Formats: sequence, structure tokens, C-alpha cells
Amino acid sequence: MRVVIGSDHAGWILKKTVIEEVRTLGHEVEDVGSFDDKPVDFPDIARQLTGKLKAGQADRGIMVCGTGVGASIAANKIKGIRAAVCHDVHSAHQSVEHDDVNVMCIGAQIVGPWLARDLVSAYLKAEFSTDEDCRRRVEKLHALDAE
Ligand SMILES: O=C(CO)[C@H](O)[C@H](O)[C@H](O)COP(=O)(O)O
Repeated sequence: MRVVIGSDHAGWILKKTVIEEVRTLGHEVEDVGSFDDKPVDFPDIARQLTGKLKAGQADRGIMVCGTGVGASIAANKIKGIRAAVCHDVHSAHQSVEHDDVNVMCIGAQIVGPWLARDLVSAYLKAEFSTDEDCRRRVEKLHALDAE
């Protein structure tokens, strides 16, 4: 899988761990920054990250900010993006299996590196369910995008 990864200044250190884990799992990484603790605005990084998904240049995204909240709000403004803050392993895989989440958001002020690795692993190993209820609900999300 091609995984696009981004962070703001609050998330850039944890982003390094996230990238390591994604590579360990055998996936390709595109890192859209940021690369130091100089303040950047998370909506700008979210725009770049989701742009890769929209352009078909990445299959999944992972974004790290302070809480994961700003990243998910920003990413969810973009049509076709289903972003979720996942700070537990169950949400990290079920959000893909049931909701076809394509951007997982992590808060570096909330989650440490060991849990972050587990979240990344659960998220990337998960696949969207073939269950018709899940498919219908995600179709309804697409319809909301169009409103
Ligand atoms: O968590 C965030 C948004 O939900 C951001 O990463 C920032 O941590 C938050 O906005 C605080 O910003 P600051 O410039 O680091 O004070």
C-alpha cells in the first residue's frame, strides 16, 4: 500500500515512529511534513495529505497533530475523505472495516510511541468489510459529500 503521512509541529516527532512502523509493515511512505517543531497550521498539512489521496497517489493516510482532533476536522472537510481520531486499537481497525476510513489521525500529546505502532498496524492490516450494511452506510457518507 502507498501511505501518505503528515503532521504539524506538535506531531512531527511521533510521525517518525509512525513512518518506521509503516515501513516495517512493508508499505511505501510519502511524507508531506512537517519536518521540525516550527509552527505550521494543521489544515495546510491536511490539505496536502488529502490531495495525495484525491489524486490517487496514495491509498491511505495517517496524520499526527497534538490531539488528532484538528487533523480529523480538516481532513473530513475534503470530499471523499473519511478521517477518524483513533486512540485505541479497536477503533483503528473497525474504522476501516465498517466505515472505510482512509485517514487515521493520532494525537501525539495523547498517545505514546508503543501504542502508536499498534494503532498503525491495526489500521493498515484492516480492510473494508463486504457486509452490505457497512457498504450501504458508506454509500450514504458519499451522498452526504455530494450535498
Ligand atoms: O492538536 C492540534 C489541533 O487539534 C494541534 O496539533 C495543536 O497542538 C494545537 O492546535 C495547539 O497548537 P500550538 O500552536 O502547539 O499551541
